Amino acid sequence: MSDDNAIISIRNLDKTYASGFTALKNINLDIRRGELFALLGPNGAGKTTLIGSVCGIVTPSGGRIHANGYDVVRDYRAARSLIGLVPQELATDGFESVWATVSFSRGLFGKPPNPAYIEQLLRDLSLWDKRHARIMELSGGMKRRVLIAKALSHEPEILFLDEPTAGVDVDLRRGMWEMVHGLRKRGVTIILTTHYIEEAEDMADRIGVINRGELVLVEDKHTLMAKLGKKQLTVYLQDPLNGLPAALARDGLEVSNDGYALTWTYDLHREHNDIAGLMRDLQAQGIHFRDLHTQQSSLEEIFVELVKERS
Ligand SMILES: Nc1ncnc2c1ncn2[C@@H]1O[C@H](COP(=O)(O)OP(=O)(O)OP(=O)(O)O)[C@@H](O)[C@H]1O
Repeated sequence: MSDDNAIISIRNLDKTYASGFTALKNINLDIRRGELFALLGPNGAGKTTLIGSVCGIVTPSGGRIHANGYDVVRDYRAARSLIGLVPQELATDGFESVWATVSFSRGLFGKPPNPAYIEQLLRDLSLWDKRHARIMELSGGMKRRVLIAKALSHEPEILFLDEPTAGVDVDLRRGMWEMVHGLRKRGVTIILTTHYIEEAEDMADRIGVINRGELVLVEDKHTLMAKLGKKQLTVYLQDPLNGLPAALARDGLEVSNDGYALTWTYDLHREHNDIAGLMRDLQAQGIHFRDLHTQQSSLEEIFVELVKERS
């Protein structure tokens, strides 16, 4: 199925490494122009291999990838110039200054120098004061920001962020997400992998889940949470129950061990979550409650269930 609005289209992508290990199996995916797509998966699932394939770092064993119509293998330069990649690891010359490294990156993509743009980029990333510092003199968080500056140096339309906030402190994380929001507003398409699933829950338009080299799910975030999410209602009782009265019995309703709470777990997309009905039945049974609490499953819980089911 192809999406007319796709900026990246991946068809039947396979990757088997020289070791014989198959890291990607028949991946089909369209990334929509301007969206923020979060790619989730456990360690070793194939996220970095997938990103590397789109960016021309990993050579696919089979299948096709297009970025804005350019085949990423045959039209490598044209495709790559559209893409910024923030990798997990810093592999840059530690002796170079921040300014030189970032300006050089821009040149690598054949873009004419634009000192005003580089200055703004370094200012946005709070690196301006460090522009003359050598990379090796920077803190880990600053080095990360240099990676982002390099990835954005040639004004790409597509940005891949591979675990951008792993091992990064809270302030820097917040700063990074502000920057990501700013890029999105300017129409940059963003593909992100993260182990902090709450970040994907906050920011992503769509979620893809990859497990053991297979793309097991691609879904609009809200649809996913409504489809697979569960809601739990807890009713705290004034007096304990000795087991669940037959008149209250319904799917997913349980009494706590101490008898002081009833918990009702139901799927968000089902119709049977008739809370008013439960309240009426409680009243009819003369059961009084002192408090109510509802909780909805997070994307993290949904993700853990998904990956558990399939492994
Ligand atoms: N060059 C390589 N040769 C052989 N196997 C590799 C190579 N690179 C990666 N792999 C294997 O491919 C699988 C997918 O790795 P990949 O780095 O894509 O996973 P990931 O989802 O990004 O993991 P993480 O979340 O840990 O970064 C892993 O089992 C890994 O060991």
